[in-house]
Amino acid sequence: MKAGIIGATGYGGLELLRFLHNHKEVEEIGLFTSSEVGTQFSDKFPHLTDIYDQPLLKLEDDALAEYDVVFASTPSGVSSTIFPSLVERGPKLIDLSGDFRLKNLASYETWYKKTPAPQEVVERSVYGLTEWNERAIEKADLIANPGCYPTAVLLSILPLIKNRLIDPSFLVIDAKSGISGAGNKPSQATHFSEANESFSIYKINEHQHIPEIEQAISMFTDIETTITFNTHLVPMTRGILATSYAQVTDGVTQKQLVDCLSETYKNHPFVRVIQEASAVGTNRVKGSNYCDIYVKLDERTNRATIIGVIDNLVKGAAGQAIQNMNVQFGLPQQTGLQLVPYFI
Ligand SMILES: NC(=O)C1=CN([C@@H]2O[C@H](COP(=O)(O)OP(=O)(O)OC[C@H]3O[C@@H](n4cnc5c(N)ncnc54)[C@H](OP(=O)(O)O)[C@@H]3O)[C@@H](O)[C@H]2O)C=CC1
Ligand SMILES: CC(=O)N[C@@H](CCC(=O)OP(=O)(O)O)C(=O)O
Repeated sequence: MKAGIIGATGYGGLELLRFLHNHKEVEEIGLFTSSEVGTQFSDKFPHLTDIYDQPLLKLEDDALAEYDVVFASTPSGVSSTIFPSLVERGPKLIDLSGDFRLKNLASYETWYKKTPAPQEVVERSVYGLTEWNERAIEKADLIANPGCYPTAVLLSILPLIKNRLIDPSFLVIDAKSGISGAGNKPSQATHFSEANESFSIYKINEHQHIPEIEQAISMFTDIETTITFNTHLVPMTRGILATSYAQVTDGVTQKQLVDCLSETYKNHPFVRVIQEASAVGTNRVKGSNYCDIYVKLDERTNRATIIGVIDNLVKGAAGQAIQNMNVQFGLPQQTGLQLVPYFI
């Protein structure tokens, strides 16, 4: 299989390369750039010396059309201009940005402040939350890979909403991310001396993942709701820990909450239901495609604390994208993704 990566020089692109390199069905990887055509990849990234000495390729439809699968790991507003002309030309397309996730184009414009992709292309895209949309992903030629925060949040709360164990009308979600979530372009907020030894909140009540989470709750549970969702920057490189708080349906027990999660994911290799709070943490999933989830009922308030933990660059981006590629090509989901977490 031949795989092309648009945005190969970015953090998501580098992570795609790391996993595709170990994928037994992928024999060729094309690395595309918009800004550094001809630069030898290993000159830019010396850790890849003797491994990827090939030159970066120019972004052209005819060149991209030669691949079996093309990933776009580019800022929002880019794949919406590249994928529409490729969608009929053969390669399976997987977008890691938000350009094809929101079915309502006005909503995309409001939250991303960019021009949306053409309606007909957005309509044929399939939301790639693998554990919840496998049948549609199998047939999809264009995947909208979920956002990093939505992946951690949705995998942990969807089973409890769908089974009516929690009240979806008042969901409060508090999420924290490592700095690689912001990509490889430095900004004031990600400057070492300002991010290190600090913990800050950003995009208060304005995060672009709010409509994505609300849309997915509706898509997978048929329940319309609005959420309160906020995001924080943590001085670490990788990882997301998302904590959701919800009122539990009267009479529901801790055992029912845990059983619901365990039953939902019993055949899904990358979601682990964690039993001990002390085992919940970003270093337990770092570098791997796992999403760890944990739930604890507070019997005093009858509220549940529900936690989802991922590596933003893996299950939140490149890993889930390759998991979706595996489903599209009829391969076992774990192919190329069986790396254990770094832990330290
Ligand atoms: N970082 C994360 O944890 C996650 C990121 N995402 C999303 O995935 C996408 C990629 O993220 P990330 O890798 O962090 O971003 P980066 O900023 O690290 O990299 C993006 C890459 O896109 C390329 N690019 C920039 N502008 C253009 C353009 N106009 N045309 C073509 N290519 C362009 C650049 O490469 P070059 O200059 O070589 O073309 C750049 O290296 C984003 O949409 C992000 O929101 C999703 C989930 C998690
Ligand atoms: C830490 C950090 O800045 N994270 C980014 C995640 C961006 C992302 O993955 O969002 P889209 O794919 O929807 O563009 C953010 O919160 O915007």
